[in-house]
Amino acid sequence: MKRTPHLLAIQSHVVFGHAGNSAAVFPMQRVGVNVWPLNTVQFSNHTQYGQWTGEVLAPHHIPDLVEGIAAIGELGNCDAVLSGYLGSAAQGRAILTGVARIKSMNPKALYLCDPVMGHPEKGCSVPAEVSDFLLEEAAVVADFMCPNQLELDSFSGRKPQSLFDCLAMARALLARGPKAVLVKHLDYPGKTPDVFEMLLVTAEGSWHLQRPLLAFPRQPVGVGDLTSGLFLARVLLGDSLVAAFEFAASAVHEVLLETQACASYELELVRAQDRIAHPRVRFEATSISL
Ligand SMILES: Nc1ncnc2c1ncn2[C@@H]1O[C@H](COP(=O)(O)OP(=O)(O)O)[C@@H](O)[C@H]1O
Ligand SMILES: Cc1ncc(COP(=O)(O)O)c(C=O)c1O
Ligand SMILES: [Mg+2]
Repeated sequence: MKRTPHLLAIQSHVVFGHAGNSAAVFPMQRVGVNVWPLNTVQFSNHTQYGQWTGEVLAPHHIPDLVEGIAAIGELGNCDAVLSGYLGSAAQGRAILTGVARIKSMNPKALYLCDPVMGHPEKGCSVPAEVSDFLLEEAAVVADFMCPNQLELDSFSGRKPQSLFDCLAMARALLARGPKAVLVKHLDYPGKTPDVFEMLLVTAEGSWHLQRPLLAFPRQPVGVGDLTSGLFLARVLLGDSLVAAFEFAASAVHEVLLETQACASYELELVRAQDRIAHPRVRFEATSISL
């Protein structure tokens, strides 16, 4: 029997609704991965509501919890680490300490860094020390980076002029060390308005994917966290990087369709669970080059 992969997911938890681990853990479990959620914050709800209660985890708890798993002899079973929203650069460094410890026990373990920087127009952004940390320190260690367009712009220090420029920016990030860069959301001058576009860039090549852009009265939150979580889950389950990219895009689209049909602001993950596991429509990535 094939072993079920184990994944340590280090990101935020919300009591109500879906963002961070609260968006990614159940879908990753639903597709067949054992998830170890380590919650960097516990908030009542995601921050786009403009108000919340709760607490941020002190950075030293992260290596401490990792050591607790080592102490019961389970750390070597960790196949991958996923990190998302960081409250501070110190929290990011604590995650890298945990990643190094896991890689020392299991050199094949993978690290996916979702460099969450928020959307300034959604009222969410991170301190400059966090974006510097993500580019200077996390990108060097991460096996996979999954920025959206704003995060890619921040890494590049500029906005793209075209699709090929987005590709060049993603390749520049790849050159910092990751095996793959998945751009979860593209935006560039001349982009077709009703299409949602993504990119995957690896040492082997680059792939572009399109899916319909759905209309929402308020942009749903947690879509990025869901995308990176499902991508990593499918890689662990044995998909090629391109197949995992296509799967993540297709499953996320199913969730958005269900969410739209329910006129819900929060992602309808429970209702969409069978569609997550078996997306009805498969979007195919096409190879592109500069
Ligand atoms: N197919 C779609 N139709 C409409 N909006 C979408 C679609 N896919 C993603 N979005 C929204 O587009 C924005 C950008 O997505 P992305 O950058 O992947 O994620 P996030 O901002 O959640 O990290 C998000 O606000 C997300 O809710
Ligand atoms: C607590 C928390 N975690 C994570 C996120 C990131 O969500 P997204 O996947 O939309 O970038 C947000 C966004 O508001 C948030 O409030
Ligand atoms: Mg995001």
